[in-house]
Amino acid sequence: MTETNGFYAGRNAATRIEIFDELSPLAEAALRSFFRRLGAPHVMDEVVLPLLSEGDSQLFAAVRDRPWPPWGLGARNVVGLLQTHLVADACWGLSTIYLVDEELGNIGLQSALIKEALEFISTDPNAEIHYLVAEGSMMADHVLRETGFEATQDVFLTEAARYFTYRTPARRLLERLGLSETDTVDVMAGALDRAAYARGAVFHHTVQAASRADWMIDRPEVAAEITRLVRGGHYSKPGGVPTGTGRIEVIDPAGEVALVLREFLTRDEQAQLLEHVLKNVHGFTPGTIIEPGSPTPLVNERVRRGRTLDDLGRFESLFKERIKQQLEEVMARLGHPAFPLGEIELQVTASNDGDYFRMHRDTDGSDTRELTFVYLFSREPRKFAGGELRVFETDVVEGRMVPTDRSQTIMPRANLAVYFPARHEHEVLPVRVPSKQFDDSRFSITGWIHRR
Ligand SMILES: O=C(O)CCC(=O)C(=O)O
Ligand SMILES: [Fe+2]
Repeated sequence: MTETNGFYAGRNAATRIEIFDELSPLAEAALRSFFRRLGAPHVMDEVVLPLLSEGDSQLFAAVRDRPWPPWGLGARNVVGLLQTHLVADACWGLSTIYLVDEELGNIGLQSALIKEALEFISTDPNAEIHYLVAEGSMMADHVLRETGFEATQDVFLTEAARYFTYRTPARRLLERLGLSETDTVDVMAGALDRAAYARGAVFHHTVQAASRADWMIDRPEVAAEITRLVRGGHYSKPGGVPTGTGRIEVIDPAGEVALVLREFLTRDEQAQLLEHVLKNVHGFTPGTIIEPGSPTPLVNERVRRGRTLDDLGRFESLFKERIKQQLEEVMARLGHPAFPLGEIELQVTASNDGDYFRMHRDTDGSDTRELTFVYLFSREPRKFAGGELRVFETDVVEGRMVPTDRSQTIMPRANLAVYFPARHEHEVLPVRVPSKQFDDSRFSITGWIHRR
C-alpha cells in the first residue's frame, strides 16, 4: 500500500482532515499562516471568511499537528484546504484545493480532501457540484467533461470573459474519481488503483491551474478559466423567486437569453447624450411601475428605486432609427418570431446610490410589448458599482409563462445595447454610488418595442 505512495507516506500518516464551519482564533491563525505561505494572504479575508460567515460553508483542512505540545498557537499546521459553499438549493460550489507548494504532487492528500467534502455534500442525494468555466477554454472544458460534468447554458458575464455553468451530481463525482469505496485514511496512504489517482491528478491540477488567476492574481481584468460560483451570482435574486436551479435540462436552446451589442453610439453621440441627461437633472421624477390590476403607474419603492425622464430630446429619433436598423439581426439571434413593428417607447433611468429595480416583467402578455431594449451609459471612468442587469428566460408553454433555467447577467459597461423578449423576468441589482452625485449615476435608456 505505502509502496505506491512512498514519497508522501510519512507525511500523510501524520495528516488528518479536519472540518470547520466556524473558526476559533487559533484555527483562524493557522489558516492565515497557511495562506501567507501560499503567497495569497488576501484569500482569507476576501474569500474564505466572507463565505464562511454567510453560512452553509465548510472548510476541509489537511492538518499536521506539532509533536509537542499539541495545543496552543502553532500546534496545527495546515497544508491543504478545500472550501465548500452552498450557492442555491442543492447546488454547491467547491474551491480549488489550496496547497502549500511541497504538497502539489500529493495526490493522496488531495483525493482525501475532496472525498471528505463530497461525502459531506452528498448526504443530500440531489446535491450537485457547479463550476463556472470560461467560454472557449480548452483545458477546463475537456477535463471537466471527461470527469462527468455537463456544460449548461447558464451564462455569467464579466468584463473579462463569458462563463458557463458546469455541473455534476456530487455522488457521481465521488464515483468518477474512484473515491466512493475506499476509506479516507487509505486514500491518503495510496490504496486506490493507479487509474483513479491519475484521473484525480488530472482533475485537481486542472482546477488548480485553471482557477489560479482567480485567487492568486489581484487583477480583475485577468480572466481565469474556472471561477467560483458565488451567492449573489445568477443563482439568487433579491426579492425574486428562484428560477435558475441549474437542474432543468436545456436542449438546444433557440437563441441567446439576452443579446448584448457593443458600441451602440459613436463617441460624440455618447458625450452629447450624457450632456442632455445631465442638463435635465430637474426633469427626472421617481420611477414608477404598473402593478397588475391597476391602470395607473405608481411609485413603489419595494420594487423600484430610481429616477426617470421621458424626454430624450433629439435622441428620441436617433434611438428609434438605430433600434430599427438592428432589429432584424436582433430577432434572428434571439430566435424571436417576426412581428409587425409598432411604436417604440423610450425612457431614461438614473440609478443613484442604493437604487435598484427588483424582479419584474415589462409585459404581462396583455399588451403589445414584444422586446425590451436597454442602453447603458455613464460617466467614464465609471463612478458606481453594482447595477448588474440580470435577465431570466421565460418560455411560453400552452399560453402560460414558464421560467426556464437560463439566465444572463450583464455587468454595466458604457455604450452597451441589450435586447431581450419583454416577457423575460429581469432585475437591476442595487447600485452603489459612493459620491452620491447625480452625474455619477448608472444611466440607462429603456425601450419597449411594440408589435402593431
Ligand atoms: O436599467 C436597466 O438596466 C433596466 C431597466 C428596466 O428594467 C426597465 O426600465 O423596465
Ligand atoms: Fe424592465
